[in-house]
Amino acid sequence: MQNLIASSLKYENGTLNVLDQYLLPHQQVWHECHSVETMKELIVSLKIRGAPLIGLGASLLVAHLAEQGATKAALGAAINELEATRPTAVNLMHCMAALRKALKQSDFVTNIVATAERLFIEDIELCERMATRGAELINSGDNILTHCNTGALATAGIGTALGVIYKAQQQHGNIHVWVDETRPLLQGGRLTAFELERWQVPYTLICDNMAASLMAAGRVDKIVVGADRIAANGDFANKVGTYNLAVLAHFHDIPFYVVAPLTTLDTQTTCGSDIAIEQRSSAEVRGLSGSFGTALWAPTHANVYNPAFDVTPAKLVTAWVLDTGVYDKNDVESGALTALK
Ligand SMILES: CSC[C@H]1O[C@H](OP(=O)(O)O)[C@H](O)[C@@H]1O
Repeated sequence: MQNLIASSLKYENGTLNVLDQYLLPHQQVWHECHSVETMKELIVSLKIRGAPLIGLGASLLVAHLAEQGATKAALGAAINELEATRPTAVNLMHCMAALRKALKQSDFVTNIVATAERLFIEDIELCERMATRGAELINSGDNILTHCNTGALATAGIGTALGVIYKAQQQHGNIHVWVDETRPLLQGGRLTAFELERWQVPYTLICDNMAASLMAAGRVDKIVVGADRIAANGDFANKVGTYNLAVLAHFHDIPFYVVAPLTTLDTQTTCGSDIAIEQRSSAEVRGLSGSFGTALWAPTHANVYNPAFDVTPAKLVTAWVLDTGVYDKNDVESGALTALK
């Protein structure tokens, strides 16, 4: 397999490495990964995260195992186990389905490697196309609010929603970003802030509960978020807290854009209520530990509700920005969106 390098995932000279996103921004630790068990742990613990990146990391591992001589049965089992690690993001299922198809070929090793390479390289190109299309929606001087992390750390390219922001900043030079810290795992405060500093994009970090008053004060011009799965009717799942923003945006008449590759559109899922929402551990809400130290704030045995995602109905979305184009509610209702698949 050829060398493939992204911000938080790299395959170089036969070695697969994953940047530990749980330890960012204060520690940059790469984990070597050559087994299904290791990749499963990296995915479940969100050391590797982001809908597109999870699928790419799993794909590179399967291709590596194939080149190492794993049997068809072992590769099939690896695909199944990796696919089951996180149920909401459809990109993982898309990648594993492509590998299953390659596995059926007689020269399955060659096909699996070629598929993993194609998926990785395609993602870089998809990010560029989404960013270019989405940046056309951004005006000079816009204050954009974003949630979670949807940048280069979560993809093989420049990102989905954050890629739009990068491209808009390149074009206008005077974009400002409100960054939702994104409880409980702080993907915004830790990862998006880290990325925007690297790209020298002006930003202000806020707690998630501060977005409403900013909108009421007229200080948010647009909201741009990513997606983990878009249903056939345009409803979509994204990091928990996204629905809050969509409702607030609707109330305050603020444009609300979702940015994702076409592969995130799952026409087999009829509507948002059919999307499986990953439930995560209570410990994440009770307190955190990592490179940022340990802070346990809730009672040890507090009951916790910790869905990783929530669902935003299509009626609250201004436009869906895909690598294939920008689509509005009319496109969704007319079937133009699902006709793309
Ligand atoms: C381009 S990443 C899309 C999506 O993935 C993130 O979830 P997680 O951090 O749990 O992997 C978040 O929902 C992003 O919007």
